[in-house]
Amino acid sequence: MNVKPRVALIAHDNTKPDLIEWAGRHRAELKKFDIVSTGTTVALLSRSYPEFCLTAVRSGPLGGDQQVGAMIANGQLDMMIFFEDVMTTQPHDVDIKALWRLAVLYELPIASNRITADLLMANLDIAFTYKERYPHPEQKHVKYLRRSVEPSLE
Ligand SMILES: O=C(CO)COP(=O)(O)O
Repeated sequence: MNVKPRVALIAHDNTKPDLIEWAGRHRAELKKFDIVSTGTTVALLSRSYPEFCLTAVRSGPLGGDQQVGAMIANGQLDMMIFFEDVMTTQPHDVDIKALWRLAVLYELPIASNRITADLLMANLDIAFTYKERYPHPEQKHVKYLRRSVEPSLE
């Protein structure tokens, strides 16, 4: 885990009110986190909760989801709360899918709505042990990494 646990807080436009409401209820706890957030979400968070320790990445459609994905692959993220708008087509749908894929692959504690985010916050002792509990993908997928890729000379 990072020195301060690092959580990504992300929301699409229609779900930003949910995230702001949720973050308000967990305000005291979230002050103990390093919060990474995408461009527009981070602006709203800093306006609503100036006491939060916030790091901005780019807006989602401009690469922010991929920046958060890179943090997951680099072991720099401990948890992700991402309220996706499942009623609206997003221009960067592939980036969103890629981010979720890495979060699942790396067994990151993730929540996609308020109730599961509440459950994560109520169980941080469990949420933060995922790196000790489960093998890193490079160990889990060792067969894949050792597959033969020698070109055939035929
Ligand atoms: O699009 C997003 C996540 O996929 C969020 O980006 P913004 O926070 O910039 O709206």
